[in-house]
Amino acid sequence: MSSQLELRQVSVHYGGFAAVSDVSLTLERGQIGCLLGPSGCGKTTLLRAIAGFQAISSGGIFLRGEAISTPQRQLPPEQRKVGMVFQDFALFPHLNVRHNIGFGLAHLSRAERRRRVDEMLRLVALGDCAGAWPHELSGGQQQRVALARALAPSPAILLLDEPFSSLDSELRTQLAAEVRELLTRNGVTAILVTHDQHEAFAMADSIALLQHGRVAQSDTPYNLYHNPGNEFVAEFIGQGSMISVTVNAAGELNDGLGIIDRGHPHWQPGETLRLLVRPDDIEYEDGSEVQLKVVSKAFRGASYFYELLLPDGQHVPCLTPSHVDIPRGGLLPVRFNLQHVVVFERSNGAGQTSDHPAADTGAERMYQGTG
Ligand SMILES: Nc1ncnc2c1ncn2[C@@H]1O[C@H](COP(=O)(O)OP(=O)(O)OP(=O)(O)O)[C@@H](O)[C@H]1O
Repeated sequence: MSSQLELRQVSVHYGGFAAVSDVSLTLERGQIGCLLGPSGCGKTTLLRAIAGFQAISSGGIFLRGEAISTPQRQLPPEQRKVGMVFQDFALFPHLNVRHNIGFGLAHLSRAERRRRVDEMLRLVALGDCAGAWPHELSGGQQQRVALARALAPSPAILLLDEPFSSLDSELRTQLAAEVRELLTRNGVTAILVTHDQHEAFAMADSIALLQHGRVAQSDTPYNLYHNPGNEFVAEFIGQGSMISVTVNAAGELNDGLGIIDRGHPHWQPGETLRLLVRPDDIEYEDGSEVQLKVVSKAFRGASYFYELLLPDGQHVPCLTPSHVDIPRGGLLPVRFNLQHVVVFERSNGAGQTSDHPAADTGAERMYQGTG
């Protein structure tokens, strides 16, 4: 059976500039996917190509097996069975909630339209607001109206373009989780575009992280965090730092504070590897002999996020409970808890894990070991 959405080696050019290159992705029915990445990486371009607002220069986009975009033929947006929720919700200010939701249902009879709108109002729990005007609603409520309006015509896929970015950050993650619940309960297939990884984690089953128009890694949120395929992914996801560590004469990785990894067969003494250190890899330990200088700190309510100085001048992150309050320039006693070291060996190409030795790929190899 066909996937609900399939992108086959899609490229999009603006004149001579390749904004999207060779992107392949599939989404099964009921799955929520996410296009994540820094500004300018091509997320919006790809979403517009799926919606039919942007021509593709090579490859193909298929919805339930039907080609909706190829370089030769582009199905118009209104014929694609695609629903869209925009950044600013784009509600019609002169229509009340009921009429906003019913806007795309002109092809139904009055009675059918009324039934469908009632169903959507129940779905997004806005039954009491049917007669309200958009300006009378909170940001979260407006967002739910936009969602109901996009879902009312039963699209084959829902496209969400930074749908929470105009809301404050607390509401954003909460709404992302609520919207996920609503979509999965109703079996809706959706793609979210965002540059906010917390939003992506709260909503998506799978995330394609884009870099310069290419997929850097397409994976579950868990794997993106724990098994990053290359340094770009490792640094973008989570708040890790990459540090350089040299393999010692015994073939071990030792950062000067202790042995991080006992070694791998292809590591050469003297070779410098790149090690990913996550904030939770370094723990506060009262009385520890290892004390690192505090470079900077940020209060996060329940925790402090510290940036610490290693003896060799490199910086590492550390998250502590917020009662551990050491001033900038002071010393924080810590313990390294590198249970799952992620190490990259400088080369070129994509990453691999230690379960799949990359000796013959010439890739930017990644190893995961225990500390
Ligand atoms: N109409 C256009 N003409 C020429 N270049 C464009 C056009 N639209 C986008 N670009 C370029 O294509 C690249 C990808 O843009 P796109 O808007 O898809 O990125 P994005 O990941 O959505 O960024 P953001 O998060 O800032 O919205 C950028 O370098 C951008 O400058």
